Parts: sequence; structure tokens; C-alpha cells
Amino acid sequence: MNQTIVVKIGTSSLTNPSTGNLALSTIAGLVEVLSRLRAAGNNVILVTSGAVGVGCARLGLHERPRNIAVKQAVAAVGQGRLMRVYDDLFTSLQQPIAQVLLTRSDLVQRSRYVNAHNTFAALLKLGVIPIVNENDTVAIEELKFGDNDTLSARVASLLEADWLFLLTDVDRLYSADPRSHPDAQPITLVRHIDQLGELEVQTGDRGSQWGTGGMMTKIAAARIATASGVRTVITEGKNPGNIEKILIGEPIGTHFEPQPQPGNARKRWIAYGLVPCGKIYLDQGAVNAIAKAGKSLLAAGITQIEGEFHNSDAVQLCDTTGREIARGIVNYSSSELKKIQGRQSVEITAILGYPGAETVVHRDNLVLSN
Ligand SMILES: Nc1ncnc2c1ncn2[C@@H]1O[C@H](COP(=O)(O)OP(=O)(O)O)[C@@H](O)[C@H]1O
Ligand SMILES: N[C@@H](CCC(=O)OP(=O)(O)O)C(=O)O
Repeated sequence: MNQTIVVKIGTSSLTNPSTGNLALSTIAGLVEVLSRLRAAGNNVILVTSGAVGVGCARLGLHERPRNIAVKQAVAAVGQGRLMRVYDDLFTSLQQPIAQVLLTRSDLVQRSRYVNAHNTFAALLKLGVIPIVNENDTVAIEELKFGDNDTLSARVASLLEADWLFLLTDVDRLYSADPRSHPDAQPITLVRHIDQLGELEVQTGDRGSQWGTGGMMTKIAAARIATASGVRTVITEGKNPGNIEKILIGEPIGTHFEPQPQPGNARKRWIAYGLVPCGKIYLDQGAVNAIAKAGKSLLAAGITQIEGEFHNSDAVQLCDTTGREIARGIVNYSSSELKKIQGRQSVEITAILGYPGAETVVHRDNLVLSN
């Protein structure tokens, strides 16, 4: 059966950590594998990091710039070089590619999300391998994916992919960073991401010298992807042939099992595409109504509002302890909600001076958090 396969490769696998130069044999091996998978009829998408790393090497910089404008400028230098290398290698195998640069805002607005989906679908139908990166040169801090692990998970979710491969410089996830804990235990299968808390897996907060986010962002990506029904695998980038072995069932890397799918594409967009603008705290009755009975949120169950948001923005719905239990699109602004919180729906018109929606978040616009 033909499958949709998203492969993300990190800077630590694409470049030689000591020189910053491109790891050409790794890239060539990956290009061969992806071209074979495409030729066999699969939809293949490559999410590549490396713009900043390659730009630094080109400009003779020895560490990632901290200044945002410099980093964005360096990414512009590196992205072009990176695509040139990919195009040369894929072209020698007669495999057409396309550059797709995304920012988070491209997946926030429903119309842009659908547009991005349609563009990918058209590229895949044309037999192209889209090569995706964050649009580092123009992305602003508040609307960034921030790391390509998250970006790849969102792309996999957008495309309802079967597989997401996160290629990195370790062969799998361990109970702790194997660089600093040589006795760390390998983890081969994660049935549900919450298992990692029980296993007390430590991820540190950063990766290798050139990577962004280390294992933490890969686990966050696995959470997003598996919640969208995408099987996710963390494995080593320097052996791209492992992708084909994994696809035929060899137990390589760490596998995260996909979760059952209650939601449709629109609900996935609410859960993972939108950036929440505020928090609504609920009493226990409202938590039960939403989480257990599948009801809409009414004003009566709201105890507190945090943040400033408008009607139709995304918000987090939290229990009394502040834990997120759901996300949704709200029918009132934060200032309106402050006036009607805790009140019955029949009172709303009198309080606001105009009729409002019966629900604060309708259940069709609400997704429970994992
Ligand atoms: N629990 C863990 N298991 C495996 N690797 C870990 C863990 N915690 C931290 N790491 C580190 O994460 C690094 C990979 O992350 P990163 O450098 O961001 O890679 P990439 O560039 O591929 O995104 C590894 O080199 C490893 O040192
Ligand atoms: N968009 C950035 C990559 C950011 C990133 O997540 O890097 P990595 O941890 O190496 O996957 C770039 O191209 O340099």
C-alpha cells in the first residue's frame, strides 16, 4: 500500500559537527532512499534543518548567532546553498523537488491551512518531493514553530501522514542523554507519550552544538504527530537506509505508536494549528461536562479569564489547577467573558446589552487535550 512518509533531518546529521561542512554521504544516502520510496509510489516529504548551520559554515562563523537579525540573515545564506545541494543530488536521480518555506502563521488561519494542504497535495500528485523548512528569514518570534521537530509533526498532521521519521545524531531515545549518562537505557517502543513521565526519561533542554531543542522537541513532536494518528520514529540520520528497514518492520530506533483518532481535519487544526491567545478556567462541573459528557462550554462554568482575546480566537480550557483539558475557538472576547462568567445563558443579553451566542465554546469547535 502506498504511504505518506514525512522525514525530518536535523542539523546534527546534515553537517559535520567539528567543521560545520555538509555531511555529503549522509545527504546523498538520504536522497537515494527518498527517491526510491517516491518511485515505489509513496508520498514523500522531507523537512530539513541546516539553513543556519550551513549559512554559518559559508560565512566562517563558528557558532550559531544569538542576534535574531543576524540569525535570519545567516539562514538566508544557508537555505539557498542547502537547496542547491538537494537539487543537484535529486536531479541526478531524476527526482523533482520543491522548496516549501513555512511559518506557523501559515497553519494558524483556517484558509491558509487549507491552502497549504492543497499546495502539498498538488506537489505530491505531480510526483514532487517537497523540501520543507521554517521560513527563518522572515519568521517573527511570536509566530515561529521554533524548531523543525515541531514543524515536521505539524506537516505530518496536516497531510495525515502514515509515518514521521525524526533523523538525528543518536540511534534512539534513551532514559537520559547518552552523552552525559553512558549507562542510560535505550527505549524501543512508546505506546503512549505519558509513559515517558512514568519512565522518568530525561531530555535536557538543548541538543548538540548546532541542533535546536535536543530530545525535548522530538518528544513534543512525537506527541503532536501520534495524537494525529502518525506513527513516529526517532532514529539515526547517518544510516538513512534504516528508513526502508523500519518500513518493512525491523525494530530500529524508538517507535511512538499512533493514538486512536477521534478528531477530523478541522479538529486537528484547532488542536495543533492554532496558537492559543488566552486561558479560560472552569469549575469541576464544566470540566466534567466537557471532558466526560462531550458538551459545549457555557458561561456558567467559567471561574476566571486570563489573557486578551477576540471572538473566534483559540483558547485553552483549564481545570481549577490550571491544567489544560481542552482547546477551542471562543465565541466571545475576553472582555465580554469577564462580564458573563459564572452567569446563566439566559442572562447574557441583559448583561451585554445585545444577544450573544448560547455557548462560549461550541463542542464542534472544541478538542480535548491528550
Ligand atoms: N534522553 C535522551 N535520549 C537521547 N538523546 C538525548 C536525550 N536527551 C538529550 N539528548 C540529546 O539530543 C541530541 C539530539 O538533539 P539535536 O542536537 O537537537 O538534534 P537534531 O539536530 O537532530 O535536531 C542528542 O545528540 C543527545 O545528546
Ligand atoms: N530552521 C532551522 C532549524 C531549526 C532546528 O530545529 O534545527 P535542528 O534541531 O537541527 O533540527 C535551520 O534550518 O537552521
